[in-house]
This record gives sequence, C-alpha cells and structure tokens, in this order.
Amino acid sequence: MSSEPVNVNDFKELARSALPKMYYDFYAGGAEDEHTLRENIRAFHSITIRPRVLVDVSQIDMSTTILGHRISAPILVAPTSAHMLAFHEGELATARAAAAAQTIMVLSYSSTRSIEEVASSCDAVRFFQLYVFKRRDITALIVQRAERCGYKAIVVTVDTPWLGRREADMKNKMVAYPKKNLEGLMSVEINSEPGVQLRTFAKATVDASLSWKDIEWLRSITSLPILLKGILTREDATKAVEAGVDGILVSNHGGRQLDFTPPTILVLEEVVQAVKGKVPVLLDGGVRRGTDIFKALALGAQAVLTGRAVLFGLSAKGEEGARTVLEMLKNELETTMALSGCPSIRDITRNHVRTQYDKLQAML
Ligand SMILES: Cc1cc2nc3c(=O)[nH]c(=O)nc-3n(C[C@H](O)[C@H](O)[C@H](O)COP(=O)(O)O)c2cc1C
Ligand SMILES: CCCCCCC(=O)C(=O)O
Repeated sequence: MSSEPVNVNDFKELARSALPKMYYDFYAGGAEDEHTLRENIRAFHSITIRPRVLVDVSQIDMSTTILGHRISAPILVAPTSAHMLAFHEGELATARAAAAAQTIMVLSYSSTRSIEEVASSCDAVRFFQLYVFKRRDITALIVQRAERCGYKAIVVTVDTPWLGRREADMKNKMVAYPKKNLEGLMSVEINSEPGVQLRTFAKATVDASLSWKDIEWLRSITSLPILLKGILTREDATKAVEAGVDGILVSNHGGRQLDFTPPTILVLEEVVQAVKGKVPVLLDGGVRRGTDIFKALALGAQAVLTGRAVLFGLSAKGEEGARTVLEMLKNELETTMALSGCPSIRDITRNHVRTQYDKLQAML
C-alpha cells in the first residue's frame, strides 16, 4: 500500500504484508469454513442507521464507564494471544496503546508477556482473561497474580472446552508460541505435530468439565468482578445472571471456535433482553468500524471489544499501529454520533438502528 492507512481494513492489508503467512493466518483465520468469521462482519452491514437531524452535536462525549471505570470511549481491547508474533514488545506495546487511548485492555492468559510485565508497562486499568485449567490450584494462583498486580476484573472464557479446528493453522503447520504466564507452573512441552499443537495443549490443560456450579468456585478464589466471555443465547445469559456474574460478553471468539454460531451482533438483543439490565452486556466479533460500535450500543451493548483490529495495527506498525487503530475507531464513532444526532453515548437508542428483523416485522 503506497498511502498511509486510513481504516482498519488498510491495516489488515499492511499486516498481511508484514507478517509471515503462518502468523497472519493465525491472527486472521477462523474455524473450519470460516462462516462465522465472515458473518460477524457481514451482519453489521445488514443493519442500517436511522440518523436524527437538527440535534446540537457541537460537543460529542464518547466517554462511558465499565464496572465503574471511566474510559474515553466504549471500545476495549479484547484478549488475544501471542502479541510477540506481531511485534517484539508484544503485549507491553498493546498495553501502552490501550492506555494512550484511555481504554481497558483485557490481557489474555496466553500472552507472550507476563501478567507482571504488562502490569508494570504503564499505569492503566486492565482486566485479565482466564481459561480454567484442570489444575485448579494453578488457575487460582494465576488469578491471585492478576489480582496482586492490580487487574480489575476476571474475564472467564467459557466457549473453549476444546479448541476450535483452525484449518489454516493445520495447513501452515503453525508452531506453538511461549505461554509466559505458565512458566514454572506447568509443562508447556507438547508432543504433537506442528499445526495441532495448540489444540493438543488445550486438550491436555483446559478443564472441559467446567460447568455452572463452578462459578461458585471462581467466586471463592477472587474478590474481583467476574465476567463470562462467550455467551450467545438467552438461556445462558439468564443462567449467568442467576449464577451471580458481574457482566456478560457476547462473543463467538471471533469465529475461531464453533463455526456456524451466529454473528454476535444478531444475538446481542436476545441476550440484552434476557439480562434485563441486571449486569452490563458487552460484545465482540467483527468490529471494524465506528458504525459497528454505534450499532452495538444501539442494540444494548454497554461497550464493544476489538481483537483482530488491534492485532493488525500491532503487526503493521507496532505500538503506534495499535494506538492508531484505536484512535481511528474512536474517530469513526465520534463522526457516526455527530451525523446521527447523538451527542453522548446515552443518546444512542434502539430507534437509531434498523435490523433485518425490524424490516420483516414492519412487513407483517
Ligand atoms: C489471534 C487471536 C487470539 C485470541 N486469543 C484469545 C484468548 O487467548 N482468549 C480469549 O478468550 N479469546 C481469544 N481470542 C478471541 C478474542 O478475544 C475475541 O473474542 C475476538 O477476537 C473478537 O473478534 P474480532 O477479532 O473480530 O474483533 C483470540 C482471537 C484472535 C483473533
Ligand atoms: C489453552 C487454550 C489455548 C488458547 C489459545 C488462544 C485462543 O483463545 C485463540 O483463539 O487462539
């Protein structure tokens, strides 16, 4: 690309040129036919915006709070693994980019920089993402480390009892990357072929028996708020609220787990209605534009998280790239709010969007 990137898709192309194919495919790819991966993005395109005019938009305020923490805009950094494959400073650079954008980064348990290193990289509010391991003692230890290092919430990923089949990784014979947080705690040696090492590792370590009763156990090991990541149905949203969690993240893991799960933006409203405002509902999956963020907020999300957009920025231009991506998304959201007649986040309502379902209803 000869000109400077002006949007996330431009950064995706830069990332494609900057990275070895194996790493690019690991970041960009999804499970099996990648139907959900594509639909996450396409579904945003099926929703139109109903702008209101003659509203005073001379001042736009995108700031909001998540679990009591003020952020500059409702865009968080989703937990993604292995940032050192993108840039030598890895998650340290991402953490600084998130801090510069005055937002929250959720650090992946499978980061290539440790919980402690990221905590001391810069001053910011951060959350920690957790997989529950068969070794519950090690799980508890990791949570304690995150708590001690000042992380403000635990985001428990519940859509990964097994790792999804990522066929690009199989074809590329993707190699395992270091799991910094597990060093000295458990063996990360994997006796399997490149291409399936991550799946083999997940099968050996992640507790596939995890179930609703274990939320109580999670509660017993931390005083931090607990969010569940990977909820896609009203049934599970209701159970999550009953189990006493502090927040829900509507997510299909960016289309990397079960293919043919619905695009997150299309099930957001179902979850929001089931939750009845009892806990915050967040969304990730396919967010590439400020208009996507606006649509998610209109359908009831308190904020969105973005995974690949930040990875593309980091791969293309390191810390500056990750920061630029976050700033671009903020700028696009700001423009969308101004052009839709919404000077603040609370002015964005259900009436500001029209879904395919709304169109069908109107025809009845
Ligand atoms: C390369 C990559 C690694 C990821 N690693 C994790 C992880 O370690 N833990 C987790 O809960 N989700 C992980 N995810 C899923 C993200 O948290 C998020 O759900 C997804 O990226 C959102 O979709 P998007 O990439 O379209 O924004 C990963 C996603 C990608 C692309
Ligand atoms: C122990 C499970 C490995 C998880 C790998 C990171 C991840 O979630 C991903 O999508 O990749």
